[in-house]
Amino acid sequence: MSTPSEGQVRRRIAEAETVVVKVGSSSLTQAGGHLDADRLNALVGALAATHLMGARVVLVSSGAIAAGFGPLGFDARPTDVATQQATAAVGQGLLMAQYEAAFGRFGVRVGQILITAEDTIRATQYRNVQRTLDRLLDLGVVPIINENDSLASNEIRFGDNDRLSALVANLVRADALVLLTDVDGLYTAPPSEPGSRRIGYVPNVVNALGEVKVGGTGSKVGTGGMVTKLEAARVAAVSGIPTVLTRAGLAGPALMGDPVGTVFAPVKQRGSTRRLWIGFAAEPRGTIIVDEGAAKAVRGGHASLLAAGAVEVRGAFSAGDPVWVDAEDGTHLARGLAGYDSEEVPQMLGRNTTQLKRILGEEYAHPLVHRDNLVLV
Ligand SMILES: Nc1ncnc2c1ncn2[C@@H]1O[C@H](COP(=O)(O)OP(=O)(O)O)[C@@H](O)[C@H]1O
Ligand SMILES: N[C@@H](CCC(=O)OP(=O)(O)O)C(=O)O
Repeated sequence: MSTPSEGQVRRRIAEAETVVVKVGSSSLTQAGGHLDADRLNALVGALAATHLMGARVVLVSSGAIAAGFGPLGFDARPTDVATQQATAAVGQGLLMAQYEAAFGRFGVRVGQILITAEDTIRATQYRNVQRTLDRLLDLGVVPIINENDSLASNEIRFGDNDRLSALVANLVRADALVLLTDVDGLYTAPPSEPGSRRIGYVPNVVNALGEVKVGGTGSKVGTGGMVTKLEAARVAAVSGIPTVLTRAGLAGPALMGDPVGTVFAPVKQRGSTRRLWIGFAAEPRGTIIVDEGAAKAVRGGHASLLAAGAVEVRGAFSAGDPVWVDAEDGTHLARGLAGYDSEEVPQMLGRNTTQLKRILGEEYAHPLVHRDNLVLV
């Protein structure tokens, strides 16, 4: 697939029949972290206009915790998981009430769907989510999705909604993904750093990941920062979906294809890599066998599988395919999505990141399976 021009990518976004829009907590809140009704209403105005022009709009909205902590009497967003989960339980209803009222002014119905990362693993759950979303869209409803914060287990929660939104875009076969945040685009470095400048067009997000300096959240309420947004843009790109990233106040122009924010071109034909979501449900295509140290790290639940701990690779798979991660005695430890094609792996086995960079180049310095794509069995 030849690289499209920025104008072509923006046109595709403007002409999208199905669009997934993700809005972060930082764009829905006031400085103190509480939900900001004016900002929410302004966003809904832009989305309702797109919907009323005939597009199928799915909204992935954060903000449950932001909406909940004030009414619960907390001064700031809670930091421990149990209180966050309880706060989200209170806030999610309040958040939806605001959306219902705001969309209601335009005569648009909304429906709530709460998803856990586990729902992305089980085939039946996956199909249920997909069927429900399709039906809601057929009925002219705007689905509003959030992670099911109150139930998600700590080990495998998305935590931020960026990656979830890319998976949803994949699931509803979206034509465009719109990531709305509190900064007007991707910068060459965190915008607080002097000299950093906005990048208007990223033709290949996979390459851009190495070139841009990204940092974490710039607000008290956001979670993922630019790292997870780039990850989402990557997942969308390899699913054939273009992404535009900008500030929530520019949602309207971004949806119209105006030159705002940062656009990311798709790097594959549409629909060719749906496995980023369904891969978890599909049968693994191969196996990566790991040594004792790596097995321990993987079992711990938070580590990526690095080439340094891998001893053997079996089967034929492409990057993005589901694979087993097995211990040397044959026990299944985890399922994950491979970061590399099976043919690329043998040269990487047993090598640490420095060696990989030096011997094979920067592009081989990534995990064999990133922890976000690894699920313990
Ligand atoms: N290279 C970069 N370009 C733009 N923003 C960046 C970059 N690196 C870090 N950031 C930070 O990421 C923040 C957005 O992420 P986050 O606060 O998690 O937002 P959200 O709540 O919308 O998910 C920005 O406010 C900015 O401070
Ligand atoms: N699901 C959580 C979202 C967590 C969060 O802050 O996400 P984000 O603002 O997208 O970085 C909520 O609704 O509060």
